[in-house]
Formats: sequence, structure tokens, C-alpha cells
Amino acid sequence: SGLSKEERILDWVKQHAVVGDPQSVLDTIDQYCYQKEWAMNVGDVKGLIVDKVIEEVKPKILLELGTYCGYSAVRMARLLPPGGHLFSIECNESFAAIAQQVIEVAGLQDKISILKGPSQEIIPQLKKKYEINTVDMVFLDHWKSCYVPDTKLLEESGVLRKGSVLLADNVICPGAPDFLEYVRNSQRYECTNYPATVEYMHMNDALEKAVFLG
Ligand SMILES: O=C(NC/C=C/[C@H]1O[C@@H](n2ccc(=O)cc2)[C@H](O)[C@@H]1O)c1cc([N+](=O)[O-])cc(O)c1O
Ligand SMILES: [Mg+2]
Repeated sequence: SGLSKEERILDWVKQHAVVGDPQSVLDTIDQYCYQKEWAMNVGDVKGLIVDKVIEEVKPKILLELGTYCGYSAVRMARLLPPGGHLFSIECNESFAAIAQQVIEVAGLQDKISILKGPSQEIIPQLKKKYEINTVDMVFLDHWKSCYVPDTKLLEESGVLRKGSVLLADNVICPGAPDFLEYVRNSQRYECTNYPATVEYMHMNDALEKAVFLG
């Protein structure tokens, strides 16, 4: 009974964020998660690295695996070039509903589409159902055991092009060792590691960037 943690975060955003101001939504969620309850948003420290990669790649078509409360969707969509669009896959109905509202407070609903369902089901539909040709960048932040199967599915579905950038959260904590092994040992990826810390904590984590070479 009672509100979920994610609903408490949404309420905090509705009470404290400035409508139409994405940065205030990010700051409000970070403040809540530092001061009240930890939650698995990419956060402010790793978020700065995500910002830099977005500004470097300037993706027009961006795919996110794992919307959760919409923090990283807001973080990335606020930096998209004009005409850019973020498609974010979320299988948990209540998280998707919360994220949609967080995105609306940020005023980014026209730049973000939440695709409801498991990534294994949605990825094969991207071309036909969502009229996506290829994606410029993918942010992986869903179940860590899904990173490798979904990377393979992205390759097989033909949505990656020469130069498509994969950016994976949590490759140290909770960890995605099979993903690191897969992209680092593959001739088809050029990898870069970005050491950081777990959101709102002092433990080590890292992001891995893997550029698809075609
Ligand atoms: O476990 C973590 N993330 C799992 C995220 C899962 C999200 O992806 C969605 N999804 C959407 C589509 C799917 O097909 C499957 C899941 C789930 O419904 C959830 O919204 C995690 C854990 C820590 N941690 O410190 O413990 C830190 C982090 O930054 C993390 O990201
Ligand atoms: Mg994460």
C-alpha cells in the first residue's frame, strides 16, 4: 500500500521542479536521491559524461534501453539537435507512466517517445513499426544481463550503421562483464571506458562507449 519510491520521486518533481525547465527536473531528482532515497538514475556525475558524449555525437535518432523514471531521457533529450528524437524502451507500465509525467514537466514530450514493452520484442519492430532506419546512438541502462543479447539483436535488426555509438551505464557496478568482453574483443567495435562513480554514492562505476564499425 502507499506510494512507490518512483511515485514519491514524481511527486517531488511536481512540487519542486520548474515546468518546462529540464535542468530543474534533473536537479530536483538528484536532490531527492542524494537527500531522501537512492534510485537508479544515471545521476549528475555520470550524467556529465553522458552530456559530453551527446554533444560530441549530436544524435538525430537516439535509442534508450530502460527509461525507468525518465531522468536520462530528460538528460539526453535536452541536448538533442533540432529535429532530433529519443525513443526509450520501457517494459514496466508504472515506470513508463511516471517517466511520461517527468518528461512532460520537463517540457520534452515532443522529443521523446516511450516504447512500451521488452527490448527483445521492441528492437525487431524499430524499422517497420517505428519507421526508424538506423540509430545514431544507443544508451544501454536496463537489465545488465540484457546488454549483450540486445547488442546482438541491434546488429541483426540492421538498426546500427557505421559509426553508431553504444553508450553503456554500469559496466563496473552492478557490472556488465560479458558486455565489456563482447565489445572489447570484437573487431566491429572501437571502445572507450569512462571511469566514474555509482549515482549518489562513492563506489566506483564506469560508462563504456562502443562505436560500431559496420
Ligand atoms: O539494475 C540497474 N538498472 C536496471 C534498470 C532497469 C530498467 O530497465 C527497464 N527495462 C526495460 C526494458 C527491458 O526489456 C528490460 C528492462 C526496467 O523496467 C527498469 O526501468 C541499476 C542498478 C544500479 N545499482 O547500483 O544497483 C545502478 C544503476 O545505474 C542501474 O542502472
Ligand atoms: Mg544505470
